[in-house]
Amino acid sequence: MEEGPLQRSSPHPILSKLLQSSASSSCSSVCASSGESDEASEGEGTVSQRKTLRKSHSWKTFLTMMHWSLKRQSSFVQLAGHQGNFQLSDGGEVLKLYSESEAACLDILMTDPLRPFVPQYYGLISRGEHRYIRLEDLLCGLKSPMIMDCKMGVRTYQEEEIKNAHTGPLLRKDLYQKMVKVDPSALTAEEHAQMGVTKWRYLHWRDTTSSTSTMGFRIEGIMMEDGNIHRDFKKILTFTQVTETLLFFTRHQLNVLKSYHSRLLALDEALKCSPFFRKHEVIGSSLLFVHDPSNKASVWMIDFGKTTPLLEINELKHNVPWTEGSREDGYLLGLTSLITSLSQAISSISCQQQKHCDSDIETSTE
Ligand SMILES: O=P(O)(O)O[C@H]1[C@H](O)[C@@H](OP(=O)(O)O)[C@H](OP(=O)(O)O)[C@@H](OP(=O)(O)O)[C@H]1O
Ligand SMILES: Nc1ncnc2c1ncn2[C@@H]1O[C@H](COP(=O)(O)OP(=O)(O)O)[C@@H](O)[C@H]1O
Repeated sequence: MEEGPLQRSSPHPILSKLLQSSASSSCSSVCASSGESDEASEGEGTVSQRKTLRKSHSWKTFLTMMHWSLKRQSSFVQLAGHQGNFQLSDGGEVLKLYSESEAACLDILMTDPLRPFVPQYYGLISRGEHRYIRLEDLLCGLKSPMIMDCKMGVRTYQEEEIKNAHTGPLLRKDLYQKMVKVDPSALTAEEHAQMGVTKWRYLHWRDTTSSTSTMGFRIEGIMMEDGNIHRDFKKILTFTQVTETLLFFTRHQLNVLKSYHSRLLALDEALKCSPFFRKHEVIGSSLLFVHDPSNKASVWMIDFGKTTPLLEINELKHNVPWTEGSREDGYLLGLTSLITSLSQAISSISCQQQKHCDSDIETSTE
């Protein structure tokens, strides 16, 4: 299992090929070639016109392909989160809109045992009016990556959200509309009349209608190798459904499932000896699963925007149910559920393979 980026290429192989072919094609337009001897029989004007056309055509093709190639250097895609929060940057980085709490977490994480599980953090940068966090692009150099974002923990709201909901609550129409779109019957008559819900009400509803509350994580989205994005996992509630989704995401590939499984076991170990983890309430953070067609696979911890240090509580266990005021987040409950689901997926494939082997032996001995 790799702990660094899955695959890096600098310069991109397609780009270097293009540069080579461009160099050789400009050379052939100067050097004698069979093509040139044909042109020698035509009028000078026609020849130079053709040359110019061919040159401009090949430059157009070159630029189009280079643009395509550069775009392909990063397969960056935003599976979840706030649209417009990210910008692509040079040199295998992504820029995420600055948040003080996330930058503070990343600072600590760079010297914590969790560092191999977190994208590299390169500090801050300003672009126009905004400040950004410079992060390693986890998809840089990958061709056709498959990605899955799992939001971790038994709740995705901070405890202060409950207080906000009780004291001078802000009713949000956008969140009400998101609920109406999914299930209008989930709203009370009063909420329909107000056409608004508090953020806590919305997030709590999301958590209890998904696997978050019961399993300690939920699948936010999956991108397959063809670029198709699936986000219809929010109502998954059972281990069987999660296992089926993992089999779909990995296309039943045993080695990919095994790689993910061992990476999560390693993460579990690192979390247990991480001072950062002991001292922080981790809310709304995701595990980003990434593999590519060569079947290299890795998992990364991302999004520390709602991760906060403990002040009045000494440390968290992360593997016990949450009660208000405890600040427990259930992160380890989610990790255990994910590991169990991966084990189930691995067993089901091993079982199928064994059945195939047995039936092959039976056929050959008949
Ligand atoms: O995923 P859906 O169901 O659309 O709901 C989103 C997520 O819960 C966001 O959390 P995350 O960033 O962890 O994905 C949250 O942002 P916060 O991080 O601000 O809580 C959004 O709150 P608003 O941004 O307030 O709308 C909320 O609308
Ligand atoms: N370092 C990274 N490299 C590649 N993709 C990333 C990286 N960080 C985030 N992403 C992508 O962006 C999405 C949203 O990231 P996240 O940090 O959760 O944003 P938000 O704080 O807006 O919720 C993830 O689901 C993932 O697809």
